[in-house]
Amino acid sequence: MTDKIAYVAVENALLHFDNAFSYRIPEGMPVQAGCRVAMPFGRGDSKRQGIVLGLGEEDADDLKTVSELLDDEPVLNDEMLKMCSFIKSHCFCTYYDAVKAMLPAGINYRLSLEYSVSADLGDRFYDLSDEYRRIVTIIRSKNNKVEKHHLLQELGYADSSLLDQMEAEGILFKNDAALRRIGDKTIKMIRLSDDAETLLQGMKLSAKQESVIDLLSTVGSASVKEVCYYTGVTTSVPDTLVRKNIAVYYDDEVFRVPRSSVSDKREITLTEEQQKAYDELSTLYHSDKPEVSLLYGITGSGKTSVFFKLIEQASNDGKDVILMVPEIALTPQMIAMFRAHFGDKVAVFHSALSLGERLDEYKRVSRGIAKIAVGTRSAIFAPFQNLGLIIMDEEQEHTYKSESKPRFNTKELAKFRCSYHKALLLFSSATPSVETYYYANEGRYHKHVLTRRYGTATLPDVVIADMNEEIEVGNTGVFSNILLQNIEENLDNGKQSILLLNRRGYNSYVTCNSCREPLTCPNCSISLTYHSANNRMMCHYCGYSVPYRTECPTCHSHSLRLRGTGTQRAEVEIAQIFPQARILRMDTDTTMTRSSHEKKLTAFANGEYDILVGTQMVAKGLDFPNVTLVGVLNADHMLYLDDYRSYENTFSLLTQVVGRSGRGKDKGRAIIQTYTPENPIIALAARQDYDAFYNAEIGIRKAMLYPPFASICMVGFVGENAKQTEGAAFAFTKQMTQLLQTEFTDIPLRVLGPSQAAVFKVSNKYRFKLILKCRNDSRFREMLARMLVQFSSNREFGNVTVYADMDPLSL
Ligand SMILES: Nc1ncnc2c1ncn2[C@@H]1O[C@H](COP(=O)(O)OP(=O)(O)OP(=O)(O)O)[C@@H](O)[C@H]1O
Ligand SMILES: [Zn+2]
Repeated sequence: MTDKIAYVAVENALLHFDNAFSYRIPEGMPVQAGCRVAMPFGRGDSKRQGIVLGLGEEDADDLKTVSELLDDEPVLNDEMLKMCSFIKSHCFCTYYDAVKAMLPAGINYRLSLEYSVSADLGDRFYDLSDEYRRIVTIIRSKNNKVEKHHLLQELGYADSSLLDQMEAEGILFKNDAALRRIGDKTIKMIRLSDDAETLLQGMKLSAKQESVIDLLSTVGSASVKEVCYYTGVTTSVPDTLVRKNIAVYYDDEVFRVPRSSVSDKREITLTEEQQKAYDELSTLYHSDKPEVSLLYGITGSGKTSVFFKLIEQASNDGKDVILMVPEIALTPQMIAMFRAHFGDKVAVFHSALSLGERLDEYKRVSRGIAKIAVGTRSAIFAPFQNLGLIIMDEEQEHTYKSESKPRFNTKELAKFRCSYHKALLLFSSATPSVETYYYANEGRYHKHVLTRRYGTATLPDVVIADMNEEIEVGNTGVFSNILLQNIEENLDNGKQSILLLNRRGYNSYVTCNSCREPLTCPNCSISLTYHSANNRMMCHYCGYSVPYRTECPTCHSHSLRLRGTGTQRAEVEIAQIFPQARILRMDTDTTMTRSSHEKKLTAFANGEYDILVGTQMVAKGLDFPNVTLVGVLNADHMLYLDDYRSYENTFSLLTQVVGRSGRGKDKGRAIIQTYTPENPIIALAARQDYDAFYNAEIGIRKAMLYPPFASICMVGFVGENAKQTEGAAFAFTKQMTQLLQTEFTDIPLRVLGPSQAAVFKVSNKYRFKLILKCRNDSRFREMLARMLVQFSSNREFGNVTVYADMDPLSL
């Protein structure tokens, strides 16, 4: 006899047992592919959640049975299920890792749905049927809150249809309790409770608790992250205060994406050049083949206008659109424009949304109310059915690559979705990644070019300031004389300036003048940075911090000295030189609360500040017509990293930041300060000559066998014991070599390492890496997946985590 079978992937699987497991479906249970189910798993038959990958029929005599159907409708459709397998095979993760990335976090915790009795049931209770009264009584006897799974068990029900019926009749309430409990990405705020003063009388407090209470009494409220930053405590201290009712947690005001009230409803008339690009793209969009295009246009050429028109077109055709941006907080202007034109058809996805909001936006998309998804990485999973167009703005940005499990590359997923829907994929940039530009030149992608700035604007004039010459004339400060002159001129003329310094904190490092040792983090092999805002020395990797002192921990002489410059120091120094200037600093230390980016950028746009100092977050995408000066305080910082992409990243950053200048009617200038003015990358960026940069770079890539001529795969090994971790790395390499010499002799591969990772120790864990220059095809992935599965079941290295990262951000 044959039975109905569900092929199920389980939650919390390890790589070596992550398969589609067969389960019998009980008679009458309406299980569909893409639904989640609960079922017994493993030797102990503990209950697990799983997702149904597919259905079938076979003899089910020795199969276990699905115990509960968790979704009435599939949460993943056919395309998403296919994408799930795609992610598993391309990112070397489990099915559920992929499922979790695809679904909004809120949806993932439906298992702990709670039921309670409606407060205004009142006398209606006596009119209920016996069974209804029994249910109400049980729930009331348990504090009026019972988890769904327990309730069903107690009642002896197979599914929740009766409970849902009662909910529909207003007798019961269904509560996503877990939704609120999880709150991972929401910004947790803290303030003193109303009873704090009374409670604190006579209470003994630790020094750490006292410093937190001091801070809160002064500032009223702060994000927990800020509290930890300023007082140097871990989150356990605020936790304790909250437990003692001295303080309370609450969620920060919801990040509000500007609504249609913003009057940015300009009509756009494309220029001739923009129109040509648009026409070409429109033709591709209308073909019913999947296509990939690159819109390559200099900074300020109006790429946004071109793709705005395309989106308008798709929207008129009733097609769905995904517009990906590298960072949502830096694009308030663009989102305002989309809201103004498309109203509620726009859904916004980004990590600062609360879980509830994310779920709402997800539902608006899956129900077909929203047709345009704008957002960061997670927007690629917007559950559209009729996708016509995906756009990736600033396609070279690193934020499109996920750095945690699953380590997917949004570009690959965008290609997957566009080929599924026969849609157009459009990459847009003034400084495309070398790979993308190569494919566009080779004809693998289409290419559309904008060569001029919009209106009368032209590219800014760029001056390279040689900081060695400054030292020769006795200027040892952060600012060259020419930059100071230009800032002063801008202040006099009421023009705005942007200063880029790619290092946050006050200084870049602390060393001892006596023994010459730099001060490093005890948990990480990285030097500490002094922060003036909290007078502490901090680790930017693990968050460790100590109060600033002058005594060297190695030789105990009082000779610690601060060296180098970070954004905090630049802000202080510029304020000393120009006391009248209104200065805004933006880096991850100043913008920890959710809405602050947006508020600050709006204030800057409104002319409330003269100078914006910041890290790379001020370098890209911003469009302020009154900015006529850009200063790069130290261009050398990124150039000499040991990474094949450091030239590309430096060129891109410099060209982009220079491109913020002179976008309005006044001519712009930019000054790049460097100690190595002879470096060709700096000269090329000064000329904003992407093509020349590309021609030089592609030669190097070819000679060195780097992307696009090979793919890079990094196998990472992380463990608490350095020796054991190293052992695992070597054992892995040895086993892989054997596999390559026997079964996979056809694979072209170059193996580098294993060796220590660039930052060897992070949070007390040691890291090794193995670099594979490979061809990323199914054969290679089969080999690597086999290795990872084999290793995941290897007890000897049970304490070492092994993972593979395709196209890693840095080596
Ligand atoms: N056709 C148009 N009509 C009206 N304004 C336009 C048009 N094209 C561009 N602009 C304006 O020109 C400015 C620059 O355009 P936009 O920000 O789209 O450039 P971009 O190509 O995205 O530049 P970047 O790569 O530097 O971010 C904006 O203020 C934009 O509103
Ligand atoms: Zn650290």
